[in-house]
Amino acid sequence: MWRRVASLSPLVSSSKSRLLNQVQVAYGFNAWQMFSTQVLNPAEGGVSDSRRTPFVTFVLGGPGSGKGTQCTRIVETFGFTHLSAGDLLRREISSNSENGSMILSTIKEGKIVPSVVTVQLIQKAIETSDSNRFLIDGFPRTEENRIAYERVIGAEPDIVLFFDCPEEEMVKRVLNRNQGRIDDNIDTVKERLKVFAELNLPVIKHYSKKGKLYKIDGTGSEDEIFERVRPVFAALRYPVLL
Ligand SMILES: Nc1ncnc2c1ncn2[C@@H]1O[C@H](COP(=O)(O)OP(=O)(O)O)[C@@H](O)[C@H]1O
Ligand SMILES: Nc1ccn([C@H]2C[C@H](O)[C@@H](COP(=O)(O)OP(=O)(O)O)O2)c(=O)n1
Ligand SMILES: [Mg+2]
Repeated sequence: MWRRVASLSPLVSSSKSRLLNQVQVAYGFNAWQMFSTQVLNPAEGGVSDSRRTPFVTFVLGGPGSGKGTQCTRIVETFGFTHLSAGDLLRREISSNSENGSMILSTIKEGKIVPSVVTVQLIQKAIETSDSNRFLIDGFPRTEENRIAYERVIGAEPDIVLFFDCPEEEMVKRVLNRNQGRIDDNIDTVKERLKVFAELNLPVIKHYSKKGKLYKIDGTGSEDEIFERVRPVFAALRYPVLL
């Protein structure tokens, strides 16, 4: 199903995209699927599915487990496009969008922004990118996030990385992060850790059951951790860039 979505995205105008989203809301099914099967038959001159199918990796782990740091390394070595859910949400706050103040207060409290907002930002980022391999960092953080993504995008991730790190180490890293983030303080971190254990671990368990999870020991130096990550991507086959 993802193949069709991926093939379609670069070919539709944003007005068509909006129309499809409206159809989806109105009829409760994935309109991308309906449209793409109509227009993207390679035999009729559409773009070959296999060449445009994006490879999607979800990157999960508690706050401070090293997701962003390792994503940067994966981008450098394997040419992925990094989409950080947290960065997309912070950009919404900075751009004074209509959801900005709600996102700000949610992040400040260490809670999770409603899925409809986050999934839409991720969808837009994927659709406006030419890339065919994505790291989606810090998403999905809840089962609700996961289900909303799968419904809207119409596909599951190819693989999921989970950086496993002791709480004590995560707290230390977050409090030393020094990026001026409003949520990098001890009270918010405690709440984020609670939310991680209650809401994100079930997502990790879900992908483990599906055989998609790569659990990486998130302790040690950045280099040591990357040497645990490298073989995951080195062994994979993903689509050739067009
Ligand atoms: N292996 C590591 N050892 C020590 N500090 C690290 C390590 N990996 C990342 N950091 C630092 O810890 C902080 C949190 O890392 P980050 O990649 O932002 O984690 P996350 O995205 O999971 O919250 C950053 O300041 C980063 O530079
Ligand atoms: N899927 C997501 C991702 C992030 N958020 C919010 C709540 C998170 O505590 C903040 C910060 O996320 P971010 O991934 O940047 O945080 P860490 O890198 O794990 O420290 O954003 C969300 O509500 N939903
Ligand atoms: Mg991060």
